Amino acid sequence: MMPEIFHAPRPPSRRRGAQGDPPMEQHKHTAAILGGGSFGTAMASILAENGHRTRLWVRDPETAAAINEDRENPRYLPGQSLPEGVHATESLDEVLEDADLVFVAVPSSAFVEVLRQARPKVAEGTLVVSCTKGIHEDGFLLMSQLLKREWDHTRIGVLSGPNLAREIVERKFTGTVIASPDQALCQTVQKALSCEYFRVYDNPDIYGVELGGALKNIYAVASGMAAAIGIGENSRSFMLTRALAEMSRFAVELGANPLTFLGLSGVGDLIATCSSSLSRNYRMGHALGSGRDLDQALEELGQTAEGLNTIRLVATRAEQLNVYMPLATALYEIIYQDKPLDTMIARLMSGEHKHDVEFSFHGGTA
Ligand SMILES: NC(=O)C1=CN([C@@H]2O[C@H](COP(=O)(O)OP(=O)(O)OC[C@H]3O[C@@H](n4cnc5c(N)ncnc54)[C@H](O)[C@@H]3O)[C@@H](O)[C@H]2O)C=CC1
Ligand SMILES: O=C(CO)COP(=O)(O)O
Repeated sequence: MMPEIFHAPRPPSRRRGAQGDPPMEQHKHTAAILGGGSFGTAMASILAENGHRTRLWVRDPETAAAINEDRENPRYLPGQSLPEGVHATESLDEVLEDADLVFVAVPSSAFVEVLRQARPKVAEGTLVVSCTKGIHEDGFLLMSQLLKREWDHTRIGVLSGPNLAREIVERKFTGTVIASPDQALCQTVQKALSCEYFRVYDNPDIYGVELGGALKNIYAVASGMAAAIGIGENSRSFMLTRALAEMSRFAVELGANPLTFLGLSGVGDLIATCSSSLSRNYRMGHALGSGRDLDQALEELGQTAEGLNTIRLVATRAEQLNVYMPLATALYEIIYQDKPLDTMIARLMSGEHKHDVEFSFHGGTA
């Protein structure tokens, strides 16, 4: 049993069959979570513990039954007991009925399809939060941009940060960011999600926060790969620091604020995802670095690893924009062009000499 100092105590509501008292002061929402994988389940867990009416949309009836009856999501979070208040269903109508707060937590590859399916059931002015950390193939669009296009009748925010799903359901102390230019939305989401183990910061730079979450997946793959080939701590710190430099450089070129990358959704998420085998992107990189091919690695993982697609899209975009991204470029070459693993080291150790730190709000460098 872990010492309680590292996580908040488990409330009575987590014990099977027992009812917990929700915190008294919060406004109670009717929350819908679209996507019953690891992260959707983690969000549902917090919302239900905070006393909100919480419905989780899952695709198959077996998962819904396991969540409702056994209080467990056996495929994505095995062994973790979920609060009584999480109600799972495969009916989109039921999940979205009267919902005033909607979280979208499906992989980026399914995002548009799910938005189109759900659109007629989402009321005007609903607060919608994307939890998805990916980039859409078509037009290099981020999820908030897809939401704006597909659900123009809603108010939009993005949640991103060092938020490994398993640690959230284990109630380990966690910080995150709600990003939106809509300050009232940020405040509402802060109140809805905050609890003794989950602290929510706000940031108006929705684009920067969202890009941080998507881009760090590239470096989590790189970090897993590097661990598999046995790089040392000097090399790992070197790689992560240069990763932060290149992701900020790229994001600033696209219009994000470089300071956002010093926050939880930038450096925070980079550290968490690049150092933990709980990260699916890290595990994917580790499998590739251990000699698996892409298909074998994907099959073994059995869950979403957004980084693979992001590497392809970002390497192509960086080339078009002439942004120097040696790590992303090397990963693209290794994964999609069959170049050897040491391409990553070779790219990092050669090429343009850069300043250690470059910051400019106007010149597009960081
Ligand atoms: N797991 C984590 O620790 C975190 C994940 N995220 C992000 O959340 C997003 C979702 O990731 P996870 O929940 O981890 O993925 P996952 O692989 O654990 O689960 C994906 C879920 O989406 C559902 N899904 C897939 N395609 C669908 C479709 N066409 N229609 C309806 N449902 C569909 C699956 O059935 C599954 O329930 C990703 O973009 C990820 O980067 C963000 C923060 C933390
Ligand atoms: O984004 C995450 C943690 O913040 C989860 O990362 P993975 O998708 O690599 O598991």
